[in-house]
Amino acid sequence: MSTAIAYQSISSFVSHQSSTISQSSRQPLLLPTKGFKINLSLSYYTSRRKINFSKIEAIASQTSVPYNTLLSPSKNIIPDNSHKKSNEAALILIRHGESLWNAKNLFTGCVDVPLTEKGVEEAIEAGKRISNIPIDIIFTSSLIRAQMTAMLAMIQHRRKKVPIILHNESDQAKSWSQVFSEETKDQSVPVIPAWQLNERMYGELQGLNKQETAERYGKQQVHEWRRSYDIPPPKGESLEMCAERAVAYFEDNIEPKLAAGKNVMIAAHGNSLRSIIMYLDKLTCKEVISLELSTGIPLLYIFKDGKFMKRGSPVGPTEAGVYAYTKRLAQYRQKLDDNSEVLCS
Ligand SMILES: O=C(O)[C@@H](CO)OP(=O)(O)O
Repeated sequence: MSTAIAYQSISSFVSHQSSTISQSSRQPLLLPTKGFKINLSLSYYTSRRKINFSKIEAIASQTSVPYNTLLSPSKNIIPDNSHKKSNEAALILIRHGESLWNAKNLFTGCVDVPLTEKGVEEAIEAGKRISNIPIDIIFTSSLIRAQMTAMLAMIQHRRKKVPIILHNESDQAKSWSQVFSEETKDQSVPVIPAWQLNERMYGELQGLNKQETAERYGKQQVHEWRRSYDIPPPKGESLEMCAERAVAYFEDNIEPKLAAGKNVMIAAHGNSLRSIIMYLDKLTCKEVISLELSTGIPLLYIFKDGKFMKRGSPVGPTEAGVYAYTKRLAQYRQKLDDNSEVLCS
């Protein structure tokens, strides 16, 4: 998928949900792939990975995204171009903090609901946990609960760079949001919203209470709708269908950044992240059923030599284990410590 196509449906910061859903449902990628069944899923992912890694370089050199022109490499105390020679990068995944509909136990899907006060606190706490880990680019869904989470988390980061949302709007709107100071650009982190990272579309369950739905249709049925791999809820997306867009977006737009040494944070949703984790960890359709993600808990992966290494969830910014993962993370943190007065002022 080209960058242009990937971005074609990105709506504005507060997106109009109805348009997000109709755009999603128009995408051919959302249609279930014939023959992509339970017993084939692993080879599907394996083959996607093979294809993908062989084309990473090509994609990386072809991909031209707005932030490359908007935000130039840093010339700061911690040079962001230090990663250029490295074949290693950090990948942080965060499910958004608690939303108002999580709190009410309602099926949310693609409905654009903001965070609760608890969700805001969870996002801040998540930010503290990853505050010593480098972040060069942020990808979020187009939904405000993920974007709020990314922003609140970034405010805690010790590097104190400013996250800037890059809207995919008209050329005029783009030109109106240009930044004219190189120094300011250097102190910014691009934030790319992508509808492909949205929560799975929950169809006719959206807005219904989960408990009441289980009482009406039976626990087993509702569990299948919520956690099975290929059974969609009524008029909604199965995890398989969600993976078709989320994993494709990850492969086409995020992996090339990691391969180029950029440290990436993704703020998204329970199911779009489950599908991406299924891909990263090569989980089978059975294994993914029991994969549950808590709100506001960051997960760290190291991308090295074309492989993803799961590093769990940093429990705190000073957790020694996190910085033992790789020499580069330890060095980054050391630089933050050395420059803390300058960076944190
Ligand atoms: O309602 C939803 O959109 C999701 C995430 O909150 O629910 P589930 O736990 O069923 O994946």
